[in-house]
Amino acid sequence: MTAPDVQFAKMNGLGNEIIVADMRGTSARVSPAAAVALNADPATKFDQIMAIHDPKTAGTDYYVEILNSDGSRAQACGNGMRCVVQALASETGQKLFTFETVAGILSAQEHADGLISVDMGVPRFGWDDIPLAEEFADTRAIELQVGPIDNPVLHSPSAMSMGNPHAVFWVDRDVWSYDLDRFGPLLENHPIFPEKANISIAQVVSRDALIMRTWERGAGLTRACGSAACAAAVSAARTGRTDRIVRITQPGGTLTVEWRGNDHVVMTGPAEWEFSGTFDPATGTWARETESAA
Ligand SMILES: N[C@H](CCC[C@H](N)C(=O)O)C(=O)O
Repeated sequence: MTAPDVQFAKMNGLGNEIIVADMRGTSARVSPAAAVALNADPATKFDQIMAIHDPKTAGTDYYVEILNSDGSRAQACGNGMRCVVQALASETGQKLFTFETVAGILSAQEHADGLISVDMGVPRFGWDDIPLAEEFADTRAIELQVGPIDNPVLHSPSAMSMGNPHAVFWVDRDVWSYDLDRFGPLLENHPIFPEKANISIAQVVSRDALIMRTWERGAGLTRACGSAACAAAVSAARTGRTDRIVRITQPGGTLTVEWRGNDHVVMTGPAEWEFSGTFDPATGTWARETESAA
């Protein structure tokens, strides 16, 4: 017997293309094959699927699984979490949520102005937590570069984890002047990153603002990346480039990230609903929900 079709909402978080899949009440999981098939259709092309499952742990509202568009599973997705909060808040009226993911417990809130804050947890800096393939005593700047040895285009990125691995390269020129589409996949798959990595380039413009672009692990160039925004803000503060509340401007728009005194990283920004439908979580076959009769 095939799994019944499930509801989904096509949404975005600052242009980061998200599918929120309602897997509550079923033991089925969204398969990597379904993710690849949905991404192959221009109408449902996405960066991440956020699959909402029944809770696994007392005290949590839901368990959330994250799949990239290549079918790989991810441990964190900030923009996707904001979309999950907006979808659930509009359905239930609930405004405060506690989620469990493979990386841990996250809390989130939809504010009266519609913006959503997600506590993305604590950053990890240890080389083996990120993880990196070899020991680095100081992950604020690791030995990795792009371009000629004597005149690298990019070098000495800050490495860390927000549950998922990130490398942030610091630049002093317009972030659009770098061929991120060319060297992103090389760095994503570099042997220094045994679990691959999300690759960002960031230009600090003041003590409380930076501009960045990201090549995402398992998804490629995206218009925004929430966990990368958290990684860039924490890394900028950690290297003395900014204070601990930073406005992050990405191609899709601006997020605010605060690295709090309790070490938690809180990201605040919008989410947007586009359309709804149903899909088969095993195959990715889908149908748009007909607009409800007026
Ligand atoms: N590509 C990421 C997951 C999604 C991150 C991004 N979309 C976000 O908003 O955090 C990874 O494999 O770690």
